[in-house]
Amino acid sequence: MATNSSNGATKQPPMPSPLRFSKFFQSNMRILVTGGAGFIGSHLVDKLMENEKNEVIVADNFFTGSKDNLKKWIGHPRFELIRHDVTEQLLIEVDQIYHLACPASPIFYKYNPVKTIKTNVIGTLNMLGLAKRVGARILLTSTSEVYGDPLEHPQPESYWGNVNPIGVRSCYDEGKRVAETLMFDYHRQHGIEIRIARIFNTYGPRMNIDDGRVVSNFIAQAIRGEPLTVQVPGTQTRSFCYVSDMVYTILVSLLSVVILIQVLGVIDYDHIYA
Ligand SMILES: O=c1ccn([C@@H]2O[C@H](COP(=O)(O)OP(=O)(O)O[C@H]3OC[C@@H](O)[C@H](O)[C@H]3O)[C@@H](O)[C@H]2O)c(=O)[nH]1
Repeated sequence: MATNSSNGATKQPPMPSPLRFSKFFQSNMRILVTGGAGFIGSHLVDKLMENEKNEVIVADNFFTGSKDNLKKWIGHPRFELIRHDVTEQLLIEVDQIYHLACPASPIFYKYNPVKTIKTNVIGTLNMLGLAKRVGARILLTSTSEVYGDPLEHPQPESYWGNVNPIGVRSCYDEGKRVAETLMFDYHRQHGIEIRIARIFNTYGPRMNIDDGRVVSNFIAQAIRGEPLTVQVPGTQTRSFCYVSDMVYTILVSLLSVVILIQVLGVIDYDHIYA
């Protein structure tokens, strides 16, 4: 199930600069990727850079991301890397925004929970402010954690979740829920073109060995010949998604008319285009 963009918009987005339509103006698509030095972000950047019409700007504070993930693009004329924390304003001109910036592994987002919630709330407000100012379409990477400890299995996008507002994961769960609310309110109130991708547990190359998530932990433990640690109660289930499938779906989501989509392990591509 997915939410379609035909509902709810009360106002057209502001027009970009008239220079954008000038025949002398460069026609490249200028794309901002926040968190572009991270695990999923850097794979997304690789894909965007494959298109010669794209100019890619990455904003990252390198808390969990690394310049190493982007080293093949550093110095490329269509690529720019900015050390920037999204909790601060960013005044640039772009056509599209992929807003990924936020630590996603529980051990990292719980390390500084106040910073995590600021990143989700103030960071998303700043990116929406930017989208409004320049008329850019914006995609937020949300999370399966918006369902909290779900009482429905599997969860459709229409399920509202079962979330603890004061738990140790709340900085992330509730932070992303507020971020989603902000996205929809900017859409309804200001006509901003939004997309939300609810990302489930993703794995693949460039995952940090110390990431702490179950797939990387199990692989690292297996390589070291250590026992695999299954945390209590041991009956948890997850839907896993390989990073290239994830990136493909994020890219298609921004271009499609569907506002809200879950990115699970098994991707129904026909459904994305619905
Ligand atoms: O070594 C481990 C690590 C984790 N686990 C368990 O495996 C399950 C998965 O845990 P992970 O740490 O991989 O991460 P989660 O699935 O809870 O959340 C993750 O997936 C969804 C994303 O949107 C989130 O950003 C991300 O944190 C949990 O139930 C956890 O208790 C183990 O049993 N052993």
